[in-house]
Amino acid sequence: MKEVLVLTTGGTIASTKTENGLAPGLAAEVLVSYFERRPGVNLSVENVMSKDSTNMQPEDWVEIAERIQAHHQAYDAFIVTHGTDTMGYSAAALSYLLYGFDKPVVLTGSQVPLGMAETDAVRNLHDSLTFASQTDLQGVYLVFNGLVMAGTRAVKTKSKSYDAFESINYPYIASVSEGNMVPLYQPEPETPVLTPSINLDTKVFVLKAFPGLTVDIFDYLAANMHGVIIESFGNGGLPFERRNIIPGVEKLTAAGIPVIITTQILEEGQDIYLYEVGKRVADAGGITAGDMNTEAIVAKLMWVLGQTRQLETVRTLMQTPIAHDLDFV
Ligand SMILES: NC(=O)C[C@H](N)C(=O)O
Repeated sequence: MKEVLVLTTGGTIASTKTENGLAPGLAAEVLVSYFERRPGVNLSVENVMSKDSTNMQPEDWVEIAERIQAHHQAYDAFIVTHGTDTMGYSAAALSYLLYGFDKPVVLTGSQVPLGMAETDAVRNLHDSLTFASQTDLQGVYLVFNGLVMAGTRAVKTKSKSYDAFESINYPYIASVSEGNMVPLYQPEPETPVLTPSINLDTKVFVLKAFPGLTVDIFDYLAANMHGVIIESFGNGGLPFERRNIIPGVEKLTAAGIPVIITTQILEEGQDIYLYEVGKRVADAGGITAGDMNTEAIVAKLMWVLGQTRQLETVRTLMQTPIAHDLDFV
């Protein structure tokens, strides 16, 4: 018998209409009643929290991870029902917080609440159960609209459609439909580089570059943050003419604050040395994040900084593939 634990956290999947708009309110026992019973699978349910995922913050990721760890022995697989708006962040965060976890953890949610006509929730529940109970894989995955994605690679790319999530810069792990799973990609094995840790340092900031950005914001960042992520242009470039941003990167680096450089472009990652506008960023100390997505970088940087603030170690860890988050830097 496969023992599967469903942990509910809120989201549209558990939402009902209120006078203030949709809000999570469905009891965990009601939510779990929508799963179809499968021979050889025993479902249990626990409510962890009842939040629109917009209200989810790093402390919530830790709470979910601790709940899963507390039940590690008793269950073969875990399904976490979750709001979609920040599910990509939570999936990445759980991938790090549960580093080395030897059972599958599957996040899912929906675009339309359970119980409403046209809901995608029932399908996503069934598919997540199919994957959770049939896969031999370990670690964190996101199941949505018939596709299984690595937890560190799933990004919400649509606000309304059923196919709301895409696996960015990484193959889909499997497709799932009507109780059947078709494996599509076997993730390459990773050698563990760290001992598992559940500490997060939340003093992290994401700065999106735009034409007209001025460098003075870096004074605030240097005084208040332990790590900064810059969503640069294209292949990793930042302006060095007129409103020159390079001294900002130098200032943070000199203060021992890691500056992680990612790109605003969703697909194909970056190549920071390709252009002068990127090479100057790297020379100033910018740490390239290759083809990682921002959701994963935010969670990974908090997790890495929770273990060390030593700049060179942070650089090495950020550029080390963990939970399939990175193919190149
Ligand atoms: N589809 C959803 O779940 C959206 C909702 N606002 C949430 O993230 O909780």
